Amino acid sequence: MITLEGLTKRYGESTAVDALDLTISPGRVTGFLGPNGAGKSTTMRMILGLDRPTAGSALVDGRPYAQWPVPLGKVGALLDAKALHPRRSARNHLVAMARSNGIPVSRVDEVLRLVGVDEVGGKRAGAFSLGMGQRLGIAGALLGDPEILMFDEPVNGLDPDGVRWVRQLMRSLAAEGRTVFVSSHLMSEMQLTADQLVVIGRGRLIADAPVAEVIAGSSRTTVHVRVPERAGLAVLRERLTAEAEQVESRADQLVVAGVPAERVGDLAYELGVRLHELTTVRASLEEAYMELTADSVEYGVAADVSAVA
Ligand SMILES: Nc1ncnc2c1ncn2[C@@H]1O[C@H](COP(=O)(O)OP(=O)(O)OP(=O)(O)O)[C@@H](O)[C@H]1O
Repeated sequence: MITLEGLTKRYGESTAVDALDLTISPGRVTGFLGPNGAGKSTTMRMILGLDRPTAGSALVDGRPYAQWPVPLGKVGALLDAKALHPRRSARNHLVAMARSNGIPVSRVDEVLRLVGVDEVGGKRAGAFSLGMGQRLGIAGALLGDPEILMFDEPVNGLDPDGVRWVRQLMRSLAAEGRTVFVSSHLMSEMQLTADQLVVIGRGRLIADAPVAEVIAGSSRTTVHVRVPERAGLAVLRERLTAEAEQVESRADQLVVAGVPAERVGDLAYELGVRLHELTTVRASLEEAYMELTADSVEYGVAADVSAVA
């Protein structure tokens, strides 16, 4: 478990991470989302003791990471896939990591096989492609068989097969009861991989909820209801307008925002209105995320490309 209490990091005048209170629990994949510059990497670096908090604390199972006798056996992390000695072979890079943590060298070949780079283990790590480098980084994170795993943008540069492999790996690590904390900008991928989502913007917590709850909270989730009789449509529309955020008519259909399908069905029943369709059309995680972070995007771009010309 990772516990953040009032975690804050300031760089001069600017606040990168702003009083974060958060618990990241075992047995599930927690996605860590936020616009560029939101403070995700800084938070992960503070958890690993690579950056010192200005205020507050980041604890790993109740202690600062550095106080664990075998750090790689507690937390395995991939923060920057390029952070390795470019002339060292992939295997030697892992052997050096293993030795510094008292991990048997036999484990190196095991993790190289696990991530699918065993055949090129003798190659210079600096000559690895972006995707192979990511796999090697993941191998490093798995080396100490840790209870907690943190990945900063792990699918960056991976081909579709690799992306799927990372998804399955994370799901299986969480199913084994481990804590998996992963940052990503790929919403469709996070929708498939994560159980829980933590969203931050400008260093502050915006949401900490199960994926389904984040999506359900979006105003883009609507209920489509098809009514064959005109009179029935009008009656239902009037009743729904009183409690919905929005009701839109489209021929024999109403599109309702802010009222769940169960409630729409109950109202239709009470009013004696016959229905031919009652469907919830869920927002995508991307839509929900865009809505949540609309006020926190620091590095926005012109929506109209022609405005740049
Ligand atoms: N060493 C540093 N010195 C000064 N400012 C820094 C430093 N490291 C990060 N920052 C600033 O802190 C803020 C948070 O950066 P951080 O890299 O943690 O964001 P992020 O959410 O990981 O972004 P991205 O999605 O772009 O990777 C940014 O405004 C960044 O410019």
